[in-house]
Amino acid sequence: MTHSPTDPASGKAPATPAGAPLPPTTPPHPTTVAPDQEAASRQPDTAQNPTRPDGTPAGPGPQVAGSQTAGDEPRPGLAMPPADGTEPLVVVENLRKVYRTGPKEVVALRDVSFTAHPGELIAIRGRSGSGKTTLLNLVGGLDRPDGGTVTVAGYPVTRMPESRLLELRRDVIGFVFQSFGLIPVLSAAENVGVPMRLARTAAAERDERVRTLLAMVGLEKHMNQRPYELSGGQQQRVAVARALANRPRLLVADEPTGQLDSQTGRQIMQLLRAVVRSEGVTALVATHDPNLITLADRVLELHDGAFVPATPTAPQPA
Ligand SMILES: Nc1ncnc2c1ncn2[C@@H]1O[C@H](COP(=O)(O)OP(=O)(O)OP(=O)(O)O)[C@@H](O)[C@H]1O
Repeated sequence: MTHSPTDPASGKAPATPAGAPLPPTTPPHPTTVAPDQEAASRQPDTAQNPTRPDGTPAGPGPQVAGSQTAGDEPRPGLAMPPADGTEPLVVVENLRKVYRTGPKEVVALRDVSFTAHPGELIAIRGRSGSGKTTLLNLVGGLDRPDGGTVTVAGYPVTRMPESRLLELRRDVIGFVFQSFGLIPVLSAAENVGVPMRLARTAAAERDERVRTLLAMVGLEKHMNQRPYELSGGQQQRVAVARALANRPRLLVADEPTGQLDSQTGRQIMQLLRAVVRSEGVTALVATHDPNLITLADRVLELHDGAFVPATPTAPQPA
């Protein structure tokens, strides 16, 4: 079962995954959330570290203590840093989530840890109910854990106040969901432009980026069509373009092919593979789809809320 992500501030599902209806609460992009450079000493809402001119953090995030220390026992999902010394973009440490409904408790995640490096496409696989959506919601700052930490591009996601999380979800993380989440009354181009409007990107730059993104996903001829005039695969392409609008560092995709036939699903997975390369983002994709599993750089397998060694997947016919 896939659950809609909830906004911790309201407890309700956002109207669109990209945070489209959220009013900007802070100065416009690129005055963006500051990276956490002093995780150990800083108070949650006082980070004011330098950003690049384009608003992205000036340096890689800090290595969270204990995430990759020498002598750690190898754990499923905990990657060794690449030889070039690149810092991980995502650091997840001992993440724990318990859902409580009256007296009933469901432990959805049990001390999950992993890292993801820039440019990596990671598939998160597991049976229904294994915790994939929960994990992505916590990494994307859509929900709060009961324990553990998440750092994305140096931002301490699990310690940031909601106002900063809104900015993080707008500027640093792009979301793609199974149900596309497009705004029905807007054209494809307008949907892709929504995150840039929220970031107050200048109109000319916005229009240019919309055109570039729609061309990248093969929909330049459909830019004026509304979602209901597009196929499911085309709608998901628009959603991918929208997720990339503000040049995120991380793409979070929850079952992006769940509503598509296998051939269309494969095309979407190939698109995701291509955009991870061309845009240089890191992608975390929850999926049951063997098409993506074979395209991923790495597979993390969840079982009852914990990582287990990934089972091999047979290559899919083209
Ligand atoms: N809001 C919630 N309240 C109570 N239990 C929940 C809630 N969300 C998820 N769960 C439970 O937590 C566990 C993990 O759910 P989750 O949706 O993360 O799994 P999943 O792997 O994404 O499943 P699927 O592949 O079906 O989407 C399941 O047992 C689920 O029933």
